[in-house]
Amino acid sequence: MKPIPFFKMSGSGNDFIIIDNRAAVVPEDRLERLVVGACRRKMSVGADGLILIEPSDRVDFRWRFFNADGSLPDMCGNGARCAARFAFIHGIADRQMAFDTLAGTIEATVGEHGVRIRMTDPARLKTGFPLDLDGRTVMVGSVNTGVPHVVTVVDDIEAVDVVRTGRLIRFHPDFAPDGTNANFVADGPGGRLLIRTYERGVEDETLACGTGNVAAALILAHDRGLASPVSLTTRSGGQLTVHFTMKGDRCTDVFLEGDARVIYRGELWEEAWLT
Ligand SMILES: N[C@H](CCC[C@H](N)C(=O)O)C(=O)O
Repeated sequence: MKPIPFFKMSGSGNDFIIIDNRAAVVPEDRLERLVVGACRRKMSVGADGLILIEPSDRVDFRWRFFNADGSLPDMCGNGARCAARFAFIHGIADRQMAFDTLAGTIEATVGEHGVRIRMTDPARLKTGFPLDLDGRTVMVGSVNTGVPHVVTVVDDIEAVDVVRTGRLIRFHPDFAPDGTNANFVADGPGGRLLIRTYERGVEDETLACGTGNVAAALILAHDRGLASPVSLTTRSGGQLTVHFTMKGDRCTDVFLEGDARVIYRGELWEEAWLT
């Protein structure tokens, strides 16, 4: 099988393998093996997710987004910024574009120093309810920003055991069967929020989670009456900005702004994912 060209890209430290699959270069019958194999750290390229760019007769392109474990979530905010810049670099779309995801159509604007995407309208925003975590009651909020998120506010972001507590939330029976992502937020300098995220489908802490940053911004804006935009600093030190209109529990015109960096361009050889 011919090696498959790809870009390795990063949105605030959330990293992705992106493949132009408009000519169907990826073997459909071994797709999950390719995703899981290529996303393995150390043994292969390593990534939090893999994105296939595919043709569309409606919008500039459609995508398939895979978590590192091969699961197929509806949306990925950091991945969407990277996919948009990938499409612009490859002449698949102009700076202003639209592409289809399982969560709906995403509009994107590729700037000189970052990408701005219009998120799908958030759903089921709920704040200030208790969650029993191993006998400990924690107050949380939840919202679907393309994928499900739970957000809890902590005093010290460094002190959080993101994997242990994140897993308790991720697999909590209240969010079965699909589970949820778990975000921990604290106040940072200059009115910024500090955020750490345990990501479903990566099953670990990631250095940033775009939809999680949006979830945290909306839940804290709702609880604290914060005005748009809300700025957040991710675990990598990356900066994300969330713009929104909020009326009661209804949020519209939600935009996520941040970086979309090309790390390198490569070729994926079969031995890098078949083993
Ligand atoms: N792992 C998430 C999808 C990717 C979300 C994240 N990488 C983002 O930037 O939004 C899930 O299965 O719900």
